[in-house]
Amino acid sequence: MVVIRVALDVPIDTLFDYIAPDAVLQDVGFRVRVPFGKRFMIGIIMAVSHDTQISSDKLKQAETILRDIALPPVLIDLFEFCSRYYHYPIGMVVMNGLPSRMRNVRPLARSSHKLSLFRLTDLGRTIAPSSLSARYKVKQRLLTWLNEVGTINQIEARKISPRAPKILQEMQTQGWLKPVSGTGEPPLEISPFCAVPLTTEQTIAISAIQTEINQFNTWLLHGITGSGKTEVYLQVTSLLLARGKQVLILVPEINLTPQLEAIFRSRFPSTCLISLHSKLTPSERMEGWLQSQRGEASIVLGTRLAIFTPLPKLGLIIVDEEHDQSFKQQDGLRYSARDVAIFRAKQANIPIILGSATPSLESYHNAITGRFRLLRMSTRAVKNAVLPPIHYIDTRTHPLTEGLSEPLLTALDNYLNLQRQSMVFINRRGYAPVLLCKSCAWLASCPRCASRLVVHLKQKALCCHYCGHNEALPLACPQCGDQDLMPFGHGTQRIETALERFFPNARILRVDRDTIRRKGDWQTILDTIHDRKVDILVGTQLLAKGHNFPHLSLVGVLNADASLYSTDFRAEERLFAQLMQVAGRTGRTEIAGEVLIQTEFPDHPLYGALRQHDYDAYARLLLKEREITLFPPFSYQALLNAEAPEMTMALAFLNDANALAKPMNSIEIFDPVPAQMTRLKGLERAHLLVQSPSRKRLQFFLSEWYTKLRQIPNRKVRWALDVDPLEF
Ligand SMILES: Nc1ncnc2c1ncn2[C@@H]1O[C@H](COP(=O)(O)OP(=O)(O)OP(=O)(O)O)[C@@H](O)[C@H]1O
Ligand SMILES: [Zn+2]
Repeated sequence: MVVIRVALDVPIDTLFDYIAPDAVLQDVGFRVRVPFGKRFMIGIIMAVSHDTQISSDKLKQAETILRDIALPPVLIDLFEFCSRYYHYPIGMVVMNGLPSRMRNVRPLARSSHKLSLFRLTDLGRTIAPSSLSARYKVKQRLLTWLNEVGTINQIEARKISPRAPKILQEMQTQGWLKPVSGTGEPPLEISPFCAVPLTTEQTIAISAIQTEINQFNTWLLHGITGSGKTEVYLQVTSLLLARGKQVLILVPEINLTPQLEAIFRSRFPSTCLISLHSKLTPSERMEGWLQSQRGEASIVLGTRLAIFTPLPKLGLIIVDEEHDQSFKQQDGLRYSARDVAIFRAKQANIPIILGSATPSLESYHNAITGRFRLLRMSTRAVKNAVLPPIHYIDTRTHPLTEGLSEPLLTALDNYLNLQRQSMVFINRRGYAPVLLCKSCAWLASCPRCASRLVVHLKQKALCCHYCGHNEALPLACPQCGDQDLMPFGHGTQRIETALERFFPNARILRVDRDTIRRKGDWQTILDTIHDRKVDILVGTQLLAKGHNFPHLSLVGVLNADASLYSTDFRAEERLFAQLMQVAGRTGRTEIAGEVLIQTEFPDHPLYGALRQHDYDAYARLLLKEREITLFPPFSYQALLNAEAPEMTMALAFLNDANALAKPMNSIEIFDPVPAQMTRLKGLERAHLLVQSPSRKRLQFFLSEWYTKLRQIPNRKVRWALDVDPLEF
């Protein structure tokens, strides 16, 4: 009897056995349609075997094996690793790591056709888009795209207009376009063309990686902001493209993809590049996945989910802004795409580059202890560009008007007169974080979460930033009826309003999650900034990461102190990184920049190190503290999270879990405690922390414990393990 073992998207940590008389060993990795309960499901064949533990009367027969596309064995290994390491059901790991279309029972007919990539012929290049009559708008836009980007495929064309793919064919008949083959032979333009000579530091970094290009190494590229890390990525990428390899590039935020995509596209115009992120439609994602799986896509750029893309010719992984928390998924499979990327590079025996101006303490520690290879770039790439001086405005002596101090307002005014760009950074969107009744001290709070509702004045609404709860702004206090309700504290909207009052002639642009809701918003904002159509930017951390704003001269920082005395042991690390990053947005060209930070604690060591731009000194200081307190990277942690309608239930579950834990050498188990965010979406939350100086010991402990946890009777408690947690 032939039995297949199938991964299914169900929250049970096992594979499911089915009889499949026609199955052969080569079917591993194929999709299969099987009965499950009263319905049919699509799963992946993980093994083919001749025996089973299931009694024959319970064993069902698989319906059809879909031998259209197979998961390669390395991808299956990767999924198995994730299931083991993060202690998460294998079927859910596999099925959620795949494009949703593959989970669909419908056949994949439409998506499996091949994408063609087009470029201009010599004739096509002679045609100016403006020379076409206005009737040919789509054609004009296609020509403009091709002139700027070099190549286009049908998916990209469809974004320009639904008619565009057809018009591409027309242009091909006219002799303006020719198809570029995406497979096989390496692309034509792989020469690492760079308009400017490389800096010495770039050259050193590139040649270090080049000498070991065919083997696994984790390179930590620690280059200050503006040191030209992107150029290093480009040069190393070109080395691998020349060898016919695929390159995977991970970025933390979907908003960072367009900028990087444009840079890579213009450097490698005839190379097939795809970007993968959560905003794609299911069929776009499927297309990209298939192009990668067939080896046609040479460069794959994406957010964390892209780490599960099949890449048969993978030669290099790049993780840009490796310190960023967004690489860690906070629900479902709680994986760190950066850590999984390192596993994947090791598995494929290829180099991986982790790039950052402010590496995570974990990576930094690995680099100084020799586990990672450290590459440093400590000067800015652009000639005469220097890191900006950082000054502090002591808010104890400089009172604030609407959150803004006199010296900051003066500086904004000066730069406005010089026609230079400024940015005011405040990491809180909305108008005000608190709505307070002056007479009875009532505070607007979320009915479902342990959080305050944020005032959004423009929408006349109160919003919870945790669960999305939304209600109308009350006209009077719901508790005492008094009409004197006061918004307390500052968010981006309020600062924007204040700046509009102070500088009525300035062009002010607010950038936060509320202003980039629609597709295309982000690109418009970037264009506005680059075209110098804005004088003062007001924004959150969205503006702080990874962007190159050549015209930005002044950065003002508000409200930074809030994280200085947080209970989260990573708060200082994050604040330091964030401020270094935001400061790093200025002075990126010959035009000097300047940073002004409003604070009540100008003498705090964090601010001292920041003024010196001394990442190393501060990182070492923080590492010393971590060593004394035995926090990561000097220990490894796992968090058992529990959520229930009542706190007592969550704690009771955790106490049971604690009782089931077998005491083990060098495993420390802490008492269950309520989570920092004690209530979320109507559920009370608590957790229990397990810690060990050895990752191996911790994993050993977790494997045993996890099996027992699954046997605790379910009492309305939802629980999950979070290995290497970042949120508490
Ligand atoms: N060799 C070079 N000579 C002159 N300019 C360069 C060179 N290499 C890169 N640049 C320019 O330096 C600027 C900063 O480079 P890049 O954006 O790669 O910085 P980065 O290291 O990624 O910084 P961040 O961490 O802030 O994102 C860019 O405008 C880039 O074009
Ligand atoms: Zn809420």
